Amino acid sequence: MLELRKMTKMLGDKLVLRNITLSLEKGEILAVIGPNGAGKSTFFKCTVGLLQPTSGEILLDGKLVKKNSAEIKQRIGFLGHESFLYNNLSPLENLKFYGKLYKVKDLDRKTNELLKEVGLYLFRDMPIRSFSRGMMQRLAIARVLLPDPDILMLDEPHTGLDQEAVTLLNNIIKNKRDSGTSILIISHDFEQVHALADRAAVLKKGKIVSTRRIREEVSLAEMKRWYEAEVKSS
Ligand SMILES: Nc1ncnc2c1ncn2[C@@H]1O[C@H](COP(=O)(O)OP(=O)(O)OP(=O)(O)O)[C@@H](O)[C@H]1O
Repeated sequence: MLELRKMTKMLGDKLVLRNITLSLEKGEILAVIGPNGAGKSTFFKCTVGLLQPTSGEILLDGKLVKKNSAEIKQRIGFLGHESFLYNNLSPLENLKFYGKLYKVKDLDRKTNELLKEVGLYLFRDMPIRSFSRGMMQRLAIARVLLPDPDILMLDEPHTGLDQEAVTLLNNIIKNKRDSGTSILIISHDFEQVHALADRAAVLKKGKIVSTRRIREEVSLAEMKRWYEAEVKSS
């Protein structure tokens, strides 16, 4: 569904991404894991269109994605380190603002449903400036889900979430996957990667050095051993 071919990115005089070729299938959860400085955030930004790759191609359903393509922006919902939320607005107002921007149909019903799903319905009319980090993250997740993207890209989505919210997010992610959404997660959190991913890819020094099927067949300890071996090998 989403295919990256030989994607490279130079930042300053540093080659941060080296020839990344990777595909995300329909209804698959793919996790990209790697040590600090491996290039994960840069990879994420290039794939969602926040940064322009220096070279390489991105294909959506076999079609080449052009620079600043509206299609990729519509079809990919991404959750990065910035929440893109307005502090002086309430959860309801934030979602309505984005809903109008994305031309979401049946917006009232959808916003209420999503606020219930992420556990913020009782707080729907409070300005979010007093919200905790976890509450902000819950709302950021609702914002990403609002236009029903068929590809979700999540950069460290579990950051700041308490155990209840982690379970809630994981259930949302699995339900989306089961209904055909393709999901790419960047994470340091092995437990969550193990709980969620169908496949994991190790990014090291800007290169994908290994990919492996994870779901069910592989234990958490085995996954960690594989990762450590890949990261240590030169
Ligand atoms: N604007 C920039 N100019 C030059 N080098 C940069 C720039 N931004 C990032 N880098 C370098 O690119 C490399 C990859 O950075 P990136 O933030 O993508 O890694 P990461 O895997 O997300 O790291 P972390 O796990 O610590 O968040 C790092 O070596 C970093 O120093």
